[in-house]
Amino acid sequence: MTPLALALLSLLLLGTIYAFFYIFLTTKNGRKLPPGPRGLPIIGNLHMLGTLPHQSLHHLAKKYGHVMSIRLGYVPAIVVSSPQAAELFLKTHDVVFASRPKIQASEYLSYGSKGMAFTEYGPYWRTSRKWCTLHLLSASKVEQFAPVRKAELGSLVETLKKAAAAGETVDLSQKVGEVIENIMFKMIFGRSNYKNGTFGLKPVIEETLHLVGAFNLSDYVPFLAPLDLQGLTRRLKISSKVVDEILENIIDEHEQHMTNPKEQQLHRDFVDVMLSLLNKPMDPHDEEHKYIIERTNIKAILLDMVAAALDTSATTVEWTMAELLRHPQVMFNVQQELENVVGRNRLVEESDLSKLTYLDMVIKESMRLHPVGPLLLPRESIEDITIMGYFIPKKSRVLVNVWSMARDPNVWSDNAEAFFPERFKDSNIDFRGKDFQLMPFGSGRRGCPGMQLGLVNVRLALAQLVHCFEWQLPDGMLPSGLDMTEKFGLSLPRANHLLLKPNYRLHV
Ligand code: HEM
Repeated sequence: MTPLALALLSLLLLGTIYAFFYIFLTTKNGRKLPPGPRGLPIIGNLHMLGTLPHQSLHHLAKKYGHVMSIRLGYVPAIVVSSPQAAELFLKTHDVVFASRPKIQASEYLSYGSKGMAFTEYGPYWRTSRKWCTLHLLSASKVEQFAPVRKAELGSLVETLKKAAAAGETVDLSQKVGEVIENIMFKMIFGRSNYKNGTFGLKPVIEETLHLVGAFNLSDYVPFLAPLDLQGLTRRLKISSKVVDEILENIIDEHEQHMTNPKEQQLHRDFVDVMLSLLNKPMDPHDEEHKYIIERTNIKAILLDMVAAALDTSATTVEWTMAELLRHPQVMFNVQQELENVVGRNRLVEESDLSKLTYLDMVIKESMRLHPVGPLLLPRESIEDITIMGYFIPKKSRVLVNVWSMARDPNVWSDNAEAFFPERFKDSNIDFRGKDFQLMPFGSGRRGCPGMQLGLVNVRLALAQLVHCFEWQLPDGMLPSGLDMTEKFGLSLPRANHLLLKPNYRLHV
């Protein structure tokens, strides 16, 4: 056979496979799948995602609709891009979509999905979530750590004051990242000074988040997994080993120093709280004890907490500051509110936060346009279901594009893309998961359990930064010149750090 004939035959073969997959994609057993773009053989639509998948999916949804079918390698996926559809997936049929897909990253980093965030729907997830919500993330636990937030933010203000006096430009992204890290490490591990070599969890966490957020070919085209074409498996193995060593050291240290648990009742960090469960005498009727009984469970849950807490709050503060810099009138309004509620003779206290209603509108608007999880965390359907006349097969991946919904003029009117906090004036729209047009914390059973904690971190940090300082862009840069490029991962931070000049404005 000539080379030309061979090439033609291969093309024919590929075309047949492609046609087969296309028919397979658009109908299944005669049932209609949601519309979507044609994919390529084997990789499906993976090549269409680009470096900012939420944006690519936003553009595709304009053409194919707010319930769109794509194929990520061999995995069928549904992209939901309207509040009406989101309500059907996350509320009406919440249980069907309450699972998470098994991905390679969580297998390595969550000790075979023994954490909470990436664990499949079932009794283990239910129990660990209930336990964490009650013992680690409850309102009273968040409240107990108010002195830590006050001390850490107080020390940030002092550092920034010095920079202001010296006329320096500061890397605000880095400073905010550090302060949230210190607050959360104290809450989770009991201390923040694990830095400088002995601890070093932050860089590993950054790598972890990147690996979890990456579209890993091995998850979608399993037969390519052994080739590790993107090098992600190798990095996952290294990361999980480093993380494990660090967590083992921390737990050992806590075990050695655990005194009478009653003495520490008030300020027990997460490790202590979890170890006390491990050390409880076995009770066969105790559900929690039945499931969370091993050190690996504790390590996996701790890692979930660290990964979920650090970038989320810091990224929200960073984006909000950037928007305030780009909108001087909004910055002025926030400062006026702080002037009225707090004055200039003292620092903001946590008890002031409930009176800062304009600041709340600003945060809502910032989380609307810059959701930390633009596609939430991926869900997976646990059974076949028909929604809006479309067949959604079991084990479909569901991506809810909240980033796209924020830019939909049908939802937010013609100024959808503008930063305009006043849109929430006299409006009942809340962002806690009940209103499907605005859900930066997700919704339903898998919605964020750390919302209260995340919000208090964000509110207090922002109030402190805006109350204490005037902020200027360096080198005469104009507000409109501020770069707002995003970087996609598990969270959606700014691509470039925010560099600003502070000027202290209080009388204390
Ligand atoms: C501004 C701060 C935060 C934002 C914007 C945020 C956002 C989110 C989002 C979008 C999800 C996925 C929800 C879904 O699939 O419907 C999520 C899940 C989760 N978040 Fe948060 N989060 C924040 C802070 C925190 C904090 C401080 C913690 C804990 C220390 C936390 C722990 C978790 C956990 C454990 C899950 C997984 C829940 C599950 O799968 O059952 N989050 N978060």
